[in-house]
Amino acid sequence: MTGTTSAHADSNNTATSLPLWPAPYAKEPVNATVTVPGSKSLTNRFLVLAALADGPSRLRAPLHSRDSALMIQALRQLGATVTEVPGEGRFGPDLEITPLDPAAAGAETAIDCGLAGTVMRFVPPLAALRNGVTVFDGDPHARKRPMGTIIEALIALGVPVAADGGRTPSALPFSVEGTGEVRGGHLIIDASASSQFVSALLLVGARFSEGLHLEHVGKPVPSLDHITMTVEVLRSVGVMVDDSVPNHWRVSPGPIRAFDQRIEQDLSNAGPFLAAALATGGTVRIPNWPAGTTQVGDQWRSILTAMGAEVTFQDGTLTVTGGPEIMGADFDETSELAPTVAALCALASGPSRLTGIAHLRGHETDRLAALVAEINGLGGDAEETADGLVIRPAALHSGVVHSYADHRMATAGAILGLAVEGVEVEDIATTSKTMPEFPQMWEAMLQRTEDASDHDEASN
Ligand SMILES: O=C(O)C1=C[C@@H](OP(=O)(O)O)[C@@H](O)[C@H](O)C1
Ligand SMILES: C=C(OP(=O)(O)O)C(=O)O
Repeated sequence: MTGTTSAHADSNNTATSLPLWPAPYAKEPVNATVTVPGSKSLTNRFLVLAALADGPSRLRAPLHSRDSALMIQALRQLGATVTEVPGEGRFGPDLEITPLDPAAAGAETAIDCGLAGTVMRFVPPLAALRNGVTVFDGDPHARKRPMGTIIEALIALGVPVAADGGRTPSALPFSVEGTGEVRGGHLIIDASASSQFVSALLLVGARFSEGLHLEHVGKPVPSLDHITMTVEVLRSVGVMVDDSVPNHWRVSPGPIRAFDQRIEQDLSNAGPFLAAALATGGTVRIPNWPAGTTQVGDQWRSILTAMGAEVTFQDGTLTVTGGPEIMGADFDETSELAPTVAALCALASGPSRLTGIAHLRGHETDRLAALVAEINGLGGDAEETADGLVIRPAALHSGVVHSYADHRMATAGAILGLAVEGVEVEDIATTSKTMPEFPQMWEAMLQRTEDASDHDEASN
């Protein structure tokens, strides 16, 4: 980290100075083997389920990052016990969780959601099942993220949700008044702004006395892979879910079985490392790539192939080798992979179009606006469309990539910096949202290049 800083206005328009990280420029093709920390989406789903389970559970090789720490803290405040125990994961201890007791009366508590969508959407329905008042707030930008659907859903379920002065809120901050019991039944929501609204309600639905029949009405639900993940995770702990009718999910009431679960590595966070193979014309290997998974990051195999890489999967290792150039391509519904894809598109020799990602405007920042501003700030040619981006080839030059407190904007800047000399990424520490080890791992990936060594000492 240099002592350089960038003058910047945060989402409250307060002038701030954030450190600039000189993104390593790759003088030669990378040749590295990389293991990444556990999946954010799986870790935080299993943490919620452990808090509602019928006995103590264990998470093996979970993610340890800001988003998982915020979830753990929230569950502790609601009455669950979460204890770190030694494990075999290389990125931190395992977790043992003793569930919360909904009948126990709890004092009013204030939960910090940070900027974590999984905390701000998954925990309020859980608080509805607790006996007591829970207040929710988060980072300045968290107050701008879509929350209306989850608030309206809780109110429709008979759970009081209020903001200051007793008005009905449409965003953070707000309080949830739980009584320890929710009847459930048929609930209609509009989940077009985020799949997390569906996941949040499904995760707790089995603990509603009548279960839950959730119906979506409105524009299509985005990030459907994440709902499939929720359904599969629920089934793995004995919850019956019927998702046979599109836009309807039926969760039967019943216990959530305590579990001992190993968390897959985060395939979305594997993305920037795999992208490094294309950005430098080198090779990156990721061992322990799951043979079957519900993670959206499994799409890297087809995405990177379409961009001209050679992708092989053998003996559990995914190997990606970049070609002499990156090919532009069209991609629909890349969800949380989009910033990484966009960075590669900005380095491509042909045009690309990303569609089906309008809802990225409600992510950690307005990602469509941020990607256009930062790619064009380096001399690129990116344009926002109604539901995505068009990115055309252009010669890029040095400059600062602003990260907007968004971990995936910061890693997109790092990818650009591999191929463009003199890129500085503002606030690289924001990667701690899901991968605190990112800057060290990125530099280690390049050092291995210089050493011509491709060995990773340990695997997850
Ligand atoms: O449920 C989850 O774990 C997630 C769902 C998706 O949210 P959206 O549906 O809002 O895109 C994804 O982008 C986010 O990173 C994680
Ligand atoms: C959209 C994302 O996060 P969140 O879980 O905060 O919605 C993301 O990680 O890309």
